[in-house]
Formats: sequence, C-alpha cells, structure tokens
Amino acid sequence: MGKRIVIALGGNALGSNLPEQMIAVKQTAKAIVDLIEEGHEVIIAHGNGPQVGMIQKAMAELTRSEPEKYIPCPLSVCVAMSQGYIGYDLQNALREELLDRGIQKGVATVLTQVEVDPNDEAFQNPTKPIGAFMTKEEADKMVAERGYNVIEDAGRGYRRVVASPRPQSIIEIQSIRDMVEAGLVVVACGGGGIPVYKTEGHHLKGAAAVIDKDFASCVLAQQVEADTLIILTAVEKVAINFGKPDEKWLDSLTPDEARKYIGEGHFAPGSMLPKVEAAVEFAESAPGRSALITLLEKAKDGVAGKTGTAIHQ
Ligand SMILES: Nc1ncnc2c1ncn2[C@@H]1O[C@H](COP(=O)(O)OP(=O)(O)O)[C@@H](O)[C@H]1O
Ligand SMILES: NC(=O)OP(=O)(O)O
Repeated sequence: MGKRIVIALGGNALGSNLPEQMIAVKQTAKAIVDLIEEGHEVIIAHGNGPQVGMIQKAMAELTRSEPEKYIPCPLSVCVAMSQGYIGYDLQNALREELLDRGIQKGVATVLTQVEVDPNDEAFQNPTKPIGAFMTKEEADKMVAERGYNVIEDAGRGYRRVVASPRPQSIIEIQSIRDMVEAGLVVVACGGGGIPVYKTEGHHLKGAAAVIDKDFASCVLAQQVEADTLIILTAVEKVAINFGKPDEKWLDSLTPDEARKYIGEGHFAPGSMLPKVEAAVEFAESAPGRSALITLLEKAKDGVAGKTGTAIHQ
C-alpha cells in the first residue's frame, strides 16, 4: 500500500555548484520517481548549505563593490533565493522524469517560511556550516576582514558557520497539505525553510540563520501526517564506531538505543547527529511512524525494508 513519505535530500542529491546540481538532480529525480511509481505520496525537503553560502557571498560582493547601489542582503533572503534556485532545478528534473515514465503529476515548489524562536540560544552560538570549503589562510582572512565565524569541518577544510535555531512551525503548512491532497509532488521547507519570527500583529520578520533541514523535515513530516521520514544522505546505513576498526553498520534502531548511542558520542554533530535526532523525534511522534536513513540511490530498497537504518519504536 502507498505511504505518505517526506524525503529529506542531503548534499549528494544536489552537488556543490551549478553544473554539479544540474547533473545530480537527474539521479535524485529517478530515485524519487521510483517511489512515486510504486504508489507512494512524496513530499520533498532539501538542504542548501553550499547554495546559500554561494548566494550570500555573491550578494556581499555586490554590496562591497557598489555600496552606493546595493545594501546588504539579509541571510533570510539568501535562504529564499536558495529555495527558488534549488526548487527550479528539482522541479524540472522531476517533471521530466515523470513525463518520461508517462506519469501525469504536477510538481510545485513552495517558498516555505519556518518559525523560529528569536531567543533561541543558537543565535549566540553559530554551528551551521555554509558555503564552500576554505583553506586555513582563506578562513583567517574572512574572520579578520568580515568578522565571520569559521570552523574546521571534520578534516575537510574550513567553513563559515551561521546560527541554526530549531524549527518551531511551518507558516505555509496548510498550502502544502492542500497541494499534497490535490495529488501534487511538493518541494517544501528547502534549506530548512526561510527562518522567520512573529513581531507585531501578523508581521513575520526574517532571521539571520540557516535552519537544519533534518529538523525542519521532521516538523514537516509530522505536520503533513506522514507515515515515514526518509533522510537520504551519503551513507547507506548509520554506524556506531564510525570510521574505526570496530565500526558496525546498523539495520535498525529503537529510540532508546539511539539515545544511548547519542550519549556515547557515536554520531558526529552537524552531520549524522541531527539526522538521528530528527529520525527519533519523528518515530516517537505517533504510533506506527518510522524513519529511514540511507543512500539516495537505495531509497526504493530502503522503503522495501532491504537496506538502510530504520528507526522505529
Ligand atoms: N555514525 C555515523 N554513521 C554514518 N555516517 C556518519 C556517522 N557519523 C558521521 N557520519 C558522516 O555523516 C555524513 C552525512 O552527513 P552530511 O554529509 O552532513 O549529510 P547531508 O549533506 O547528506 O545532509 C556521512 O556521509 C558520514 O560521513
Ligand atoms: N539547511 C541545511 O541543513 O543544509 P545542508 O543540509 O546543506 O547542511
């Protein structure tokens, strides 16, 4: 029987630059349409780390080179631009793949705002890497010239980090539900959603942040009453003792087991940890719900129970 599935797409589904993204989304669309062909209802969320960093850098460059013409572009606006740009590529790749397989289904990207708490302590402690990797020299220059916060990212180089508050609720949730009910393939909560908070009356103000897409996907999956949250990433399964000689790949995890492994530090913050935390939160949110963490190209096998790490009560 067909399930309602929220898919969170990771970095490997999109690539790191314009040509890479154009190629990557073709494979991504194949994996997603495989699930649609099997009768599942699919709602797609995605990351935006490389893209939002690229857009923010380009906008900052404009302000620096022509200050009389351009004022600084808020990070919330850069997130909105990244949703539009990624949605454009994903929407087209999905449209083409559906038509090639003779499936008549509309695809729509919803520019999605996600409410955050302006007092979230994440605003004082930037942790979310965005943009391209830098050398130590490039990173030091960014810190000195622009006051950026920079971290060394798991031995892969240096990256700018920005605030990443927890998503509270999805402003456009009713529109998303209506589109899903109408049979559309919906792309929503891209890049974790445009971070906003409520001010006077009904006004929403953009926040200088990038929300983690795994957490936003978890909220989305709960609010559309999905059966399954699938987090597609660059590994087929979750491991304990990851990268060590006694590494062990896990087929399934209960929330209690996951919490034990989280406590023992098995999942890297900023990469596998938010995925496992989001998966646990979704699996515990209502009876019968489950989450799956696997590779993009294994999504179909994962839903069939053949691979991936399943998280359920
Ligand atoms: N315990 C673990 N099990 C599996 N992968 C892990 C673990 N800890 C860290 N990782 C790393 O997390 C990566 C996925 O995180 P990331 O690249 O940030 O995801 P994405 O861009 O797909 O959202 C994997 O490719 C792997 O290198
Ligand atoms: N917004 C977000 O979580 O992006 P990445 O998945 O690219 O880090």
